Amino acid sequence: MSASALPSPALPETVTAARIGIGGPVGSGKTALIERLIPALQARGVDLAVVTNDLVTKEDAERLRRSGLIDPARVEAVEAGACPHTVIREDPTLNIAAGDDLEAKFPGLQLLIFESGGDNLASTFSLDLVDWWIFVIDVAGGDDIPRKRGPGVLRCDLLVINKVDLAPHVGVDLPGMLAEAARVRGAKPVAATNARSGEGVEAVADAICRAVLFAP
Ligand SMILES: Nc1nc2c(ncn2[C@@H]2O[C@H](COP(=O)(O)OP(=O)(O)OP(=O)(O)O)[C@@H](O)[C@H]2O)c(=O)[nH]1
Repeated sequence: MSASALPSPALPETVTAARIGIGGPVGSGKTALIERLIPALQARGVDLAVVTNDLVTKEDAERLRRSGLIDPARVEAVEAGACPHTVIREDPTLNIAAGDDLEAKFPGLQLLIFESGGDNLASTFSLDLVDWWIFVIDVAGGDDIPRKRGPGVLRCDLLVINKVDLAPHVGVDLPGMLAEAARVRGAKPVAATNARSGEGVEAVADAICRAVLFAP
């Protein structure tokens, strides 16, 4: 039989959701950013769910479930029990299973966000788990953070520098920090946000939609 006579393969019944990671050091504002991204993405018509990773609690998941921003059933928690990077990089089985569970519960899901619990500048996501990932640092950590060239800062698809409102209070030269981040990352993008006010969050939502949902 010639190749053209072969029956065409059946299309899958469901298209799987895009999976993105949001990682970064403790307290940099990952959950606060997600709290801002949820309504920004929902306003763009994105059907989404979230998996959180904490060391030994489900605190971030509980916070999102209580937020009123998202159906609590759309938030699942993974308790890492060790440095969170172990379950987002070395063995992401628990996270993959949590994502699969949400996809089974919510047919039509377009986007799964995996928040990594706080970790150091070396944390990265396995590409078996996510298609694209954000690393969140904040100005209060100091303007030398990009210069330290941590793998998270260098390898993420989008670097977010959060808490820009605090720059004048902690003696950080924000334009200098952004320039340094752009320099160490080469062509890869950098965004500046204030997750408390929402400043800069629309640009992050746009970047997610362009990168993994193929929005124009
Ligand atoms: N001023 C200011 N505070 C912020 C901003 N983003 C987050 N915060 C505050 O920073 C603290 C930590 O924010 P979280 O969102 O809990 O940080 P996280 O990265 O999720 O923390 P872990 O999950 O513990 O790693 C909270 O008190 C937030 O209110 C910001 O842009 N500006």
